[in-house]
Amino acid sequence: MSNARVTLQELVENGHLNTVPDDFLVSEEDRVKLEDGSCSLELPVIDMAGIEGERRGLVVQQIRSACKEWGFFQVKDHGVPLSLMKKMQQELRQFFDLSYEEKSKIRAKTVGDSLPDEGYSDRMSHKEGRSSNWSDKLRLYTLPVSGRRYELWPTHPPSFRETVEAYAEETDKLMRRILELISDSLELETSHLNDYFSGKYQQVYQVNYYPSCPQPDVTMGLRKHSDNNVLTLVLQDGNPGLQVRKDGQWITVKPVEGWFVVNVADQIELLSNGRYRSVEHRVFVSSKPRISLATFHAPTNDTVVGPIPELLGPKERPRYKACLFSEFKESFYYAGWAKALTGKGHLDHLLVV
Ligand SMILES: O=C(O)CCC(=O)C(=O)O
Ligand SMILES: [Fe+2]
Repeated sequence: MSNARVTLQELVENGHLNTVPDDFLVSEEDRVKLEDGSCSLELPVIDMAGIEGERRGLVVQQIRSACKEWGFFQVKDHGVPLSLMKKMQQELRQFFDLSYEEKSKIRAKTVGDSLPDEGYSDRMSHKEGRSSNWSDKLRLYTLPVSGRRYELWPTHPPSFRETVEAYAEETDKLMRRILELISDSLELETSHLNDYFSGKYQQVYQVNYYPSCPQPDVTMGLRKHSDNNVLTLVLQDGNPGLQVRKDGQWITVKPVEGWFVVNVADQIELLSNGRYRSVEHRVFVSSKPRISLATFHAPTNDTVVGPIPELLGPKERPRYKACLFSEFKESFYYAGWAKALTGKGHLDHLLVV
């Protein structure tokens, strides 16, 4: 689309898109069907209250089964204050309600063929043969603090920066606690996974804005994919959209105020030698706009990622080759995300056959 210099939200709100343009169409088999999400299965819910005490054993068991069976779960009583979660959501709504001109002050620049990495941008293809997702995004590098580019952070509402800083700190603590539980569930030392990453993570804060859609059944907010990082924490608004693949069926994740969705991402699959799988998920759209905030907890680029030696032995050979996280990301983007999300194809070349 040559007029793709404005975001999708702007095109929709100005009445320029009454049908879904070709770039956004998904194949028949990737469309949301009525029966998807109608199944009564629900994601496991893990109550994190009291995990330093008597409940730990039970919670570790629940985490093990959630990671094995689903690769996804929801957490409640996780320690991040509800007031902060609500403030974050409210300020994000305020940001997306600003005029296009105001939001564009932090518009990300497209570099060559690549979709922009940081700042406010659309997800429309600027190149022949590539597909678009029915969403815009705001992406910021929030941790480590030294990697922040404040010039790309919204300045409206005025408290936004302070709220993101508090949110980054709280969610980082939560992810580390979840990684301790996952280490326990793999029968490793509690600190094993955090030590593996030398206690250093990159946190990426990604807001997905899914504008109202005139034909929700022919497109996708985000096509099916797995996340390339370690763990992802999703804060949803009240509108459903996220679907998780479970035994070949697509299950819709019910939004519940105060809960987070946690998903096991590719690095846990690699490190656990495939015991835990990073699971495909996707997002459908509707006539109502939706906002989600995905916080990605990722290794630093120079981390070698591959099966943890302590999990291997004469009976268990490595199923994946090790590589640098920076190389992993390159193949991830090469395999698909930037063109059209294509599920998990990017992991295939690391498989030891
Ligand atoms: O919008 C959502 O609920 C999920 C977003 C997601 O999968 C992602 O940002 O990778
Ligand atoms: Fe995702």
